[in-house]
Amino acid sequence: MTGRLRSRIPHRMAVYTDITDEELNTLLADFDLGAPLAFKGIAEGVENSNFLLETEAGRFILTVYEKRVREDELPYFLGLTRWLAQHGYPSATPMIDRAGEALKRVRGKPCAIFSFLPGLSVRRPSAAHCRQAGEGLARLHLAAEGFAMTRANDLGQAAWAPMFAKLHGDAEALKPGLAAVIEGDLERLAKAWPQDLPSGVIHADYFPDNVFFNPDGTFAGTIDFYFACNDALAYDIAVALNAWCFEADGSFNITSARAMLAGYETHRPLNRAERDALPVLAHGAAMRFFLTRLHDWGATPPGALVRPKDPLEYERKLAVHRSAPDLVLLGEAS
Ligand SMILES: Nc1ncnc2c1ncn2[C@@H]1O[C@H](COP(=O)(O)OP(=O)(O)O)[C@@H](O)[C@H]1O
Ligand SMILES: N[C@@H](CCOP(=O)(O)O)C(=O)O
Repeated sequence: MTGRLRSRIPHRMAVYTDITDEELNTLLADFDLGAPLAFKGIAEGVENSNFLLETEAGRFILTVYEKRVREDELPYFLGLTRWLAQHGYPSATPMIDRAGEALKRVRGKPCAIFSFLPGLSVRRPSAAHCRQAGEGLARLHLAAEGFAMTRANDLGQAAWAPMFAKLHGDAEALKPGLAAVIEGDLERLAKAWPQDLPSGVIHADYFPDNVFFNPDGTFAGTIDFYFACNDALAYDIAVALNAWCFEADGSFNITSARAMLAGYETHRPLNRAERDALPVLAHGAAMRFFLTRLHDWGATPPGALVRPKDPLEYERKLAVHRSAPDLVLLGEAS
């Protein structure tokens, strides 16, 4: 674990795979990226192991795929990010080796080397950040047009009821009486879920930690496409409204939400049906993240390397959408 290239990896972080200098050199020998100069684990992230890699050719991110990302889906994710880069969208692009391969293996696990995307994510986004993020999301939807591969949304509306069927006990442990409330939401969502909205490639996890900004506050780019799939484009906006526009006290920031929509519509105006569907889409998007968080919360043993994300945060967002659906009928964007 010690080596010329390695910084000390701090305790409690999402780097599950250790890589020796020799393994790194073997991997890099297939690429034209020069010799490694520095290599260290990155603390953020919960799905994969990420390493900051500096070589004679510049800065890169080595991502080693852990068991949560299905290996047979990696060509879709890698193909999509290459497509986006080729169509002018700022995202991390996988490097290809001399044989034209992006998907490689290290220590028996699949991996890929990505271009380093400059910029920083923000923890407490302002309305101005939301506007920029909205622009970035519409640009993503447009840049992905024409990408030929498809992937169904395996965490879409049809998956929620079967998923929750196994989580009643966890819901009750979180908050007594919650299981019946969630069942009520699921029924309501199943009845009201829109079927014919414009669809295409969606990011499906467009959260503040996956969006980078330049120092002047403008949108810099997007990472982490491992939930990307084909679904209603407006559903992606709904995911983002939930993730970006709630305050720490649980209130919905309508100014930020309108700013996000206005940013989005500078590139891709919504049609009437998409706008009208935003309340139900936002309710459903809150359900999706509540369910995966509830699942992870129940499945994570105490003292695990990665602390699960709080399902109660999304239980509160569900309650907001349940009791005030008109909130997300955002009116005309400012
Ligand atoms: N291409 C990239 N350029 C710059 N930083 C990156 C890049 N990819 C990942 N990172 C960094 O690694 C962290 C974790 O990456 P992410 O893909 O979100 O992992 P996970 O899927 O495990 O959550 C990000 O928060 C970011 O700091
Ligand atoms: N955004 C999801 C969790 C996925 O984590 P990421 O680090 O891969 O973006 C949530 O908040 O539940």
